[in-house]
Amino acid sequence: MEAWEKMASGVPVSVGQEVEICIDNINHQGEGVGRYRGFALFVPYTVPGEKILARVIQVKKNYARGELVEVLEKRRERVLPRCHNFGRCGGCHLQHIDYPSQLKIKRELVQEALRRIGGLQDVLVHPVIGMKEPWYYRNRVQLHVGERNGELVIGFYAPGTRRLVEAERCLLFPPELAPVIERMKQLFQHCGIKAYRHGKGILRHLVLKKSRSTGEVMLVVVTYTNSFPGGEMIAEKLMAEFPEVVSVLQNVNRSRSPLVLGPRFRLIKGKETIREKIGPFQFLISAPSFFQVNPEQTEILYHKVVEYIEPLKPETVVDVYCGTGTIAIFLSQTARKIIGIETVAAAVEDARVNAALNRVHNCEFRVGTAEEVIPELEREQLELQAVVLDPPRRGCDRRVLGAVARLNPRRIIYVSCDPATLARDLKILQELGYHARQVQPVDMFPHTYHIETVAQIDRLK
Ligand SMILES: C[S@@+](CC[C@H](N)C(=O)[O-])C[C@H]1O[C@@H](n2cnc3c(N)ncnc32)[C@H](O)[C@@H]1O
Repeated sequence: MEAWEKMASGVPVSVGQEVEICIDNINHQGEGVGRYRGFALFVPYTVPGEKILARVIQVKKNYARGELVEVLEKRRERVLPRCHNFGRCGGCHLQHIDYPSQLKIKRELVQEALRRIGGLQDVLVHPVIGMKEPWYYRNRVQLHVGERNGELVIGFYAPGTRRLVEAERCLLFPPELAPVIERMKQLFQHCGIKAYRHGKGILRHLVLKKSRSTGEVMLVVVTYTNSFPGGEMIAEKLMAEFPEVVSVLQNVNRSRSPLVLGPRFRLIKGKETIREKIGPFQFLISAPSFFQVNPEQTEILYHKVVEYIEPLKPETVVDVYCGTGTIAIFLSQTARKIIGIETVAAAVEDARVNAALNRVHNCEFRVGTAEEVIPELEREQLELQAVVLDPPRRGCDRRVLGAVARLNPRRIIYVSCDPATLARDLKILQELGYHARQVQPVDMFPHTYHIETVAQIDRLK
């Protein structure tokens, strides 16, 4: 915004200006929110209650963004971030705030979304269930490959850029993966394999998955090209040097979209899957299928789903967006029959294998979108007591919510990783005769602004 436009519109700040503000709260992207002459200013890496000096870096019509210059009055919740890359890599947003305070902030974010977006004032939001040791919790890490001064760089993108920050000492993923990543880099360089850029080179990303319970590791090398010269030799060496690496795949991604994985996978060496244990159940994880990233908290999350459904003593439950069948299998001792719905065919294959692996015989899985399959259930005039919804971040399509309401379950359990889309969908469900009774947030993503929730929603009549 030009200076004259700013004057005309009454915006009281301009780019480069330094202003003193107090931070009132944290927004859904983990930034501190303060006001300068009534005008909202978002400043990352700040703490509610702090007085700070901020430099304005962007001005929009209704708000501005700033960077922290100095903390003028520090709060006791401020701690020294543990990671030397905090603030540079963009993966963590809240490491500068002590963990109990992060949990309080996340609860407030859920309450605020329900009030502001959902118009819901009376929903009970429980305190967030946090982790005892909130580090090294991720079982999946996604890295980008680039080059600097002719050398390969493997890491995360700095916030809002394509500048790579090396990932070797990330405190969120298992430390045992760091030497594997380093060795992959050496082997790629040794084979003359370059990062893909402007039609040259081949390497784009790496995806690593590690099972918490068995220690097994899967490596996925994402390339632009179909060919991956030296791929077999590299996989062989990695598996010989790191016995925990049991699966190496190539994924081809030629698209320009920000999605890391393309549609085609090729097994280079080892197994197609790794094995994970959550609670009493075992699950096979394949490369294309979704699996929750924090296994320790996933167990708590799934037990919550069971706890909310158990009192109904249900005959039939539908698990919509079922992925590899994890929630359905967790419900196998609670309901007589569970029907899972999932759009990714490979995930449904995994779900069937997982059910067999756990000797679970009362789960049926259907491939298709929720939009297509739920109307099928309507036509079958299925009597069911509960529906579980666990959609991606974008939430549920309005048609899905309408069709779920027509199935007329007594209770809907909504598992969400985005309080904003949860709140929007709860509002729609309210219009359809369903009211949210309680929401349990579970911290699956410590030190980031992300938060997972399980909501219990009951039919009003
Ligand atoms: C957040 S994951 C949940 C998976 C599973 N419940 C779990 O806990 O691992 C969402 C899942 O929904 C699937 N999905 C996305 N859009 C869908 C749609 N329109 N219909 C059915 N499934 C969909 C994705 O493939 C993914 O497996």
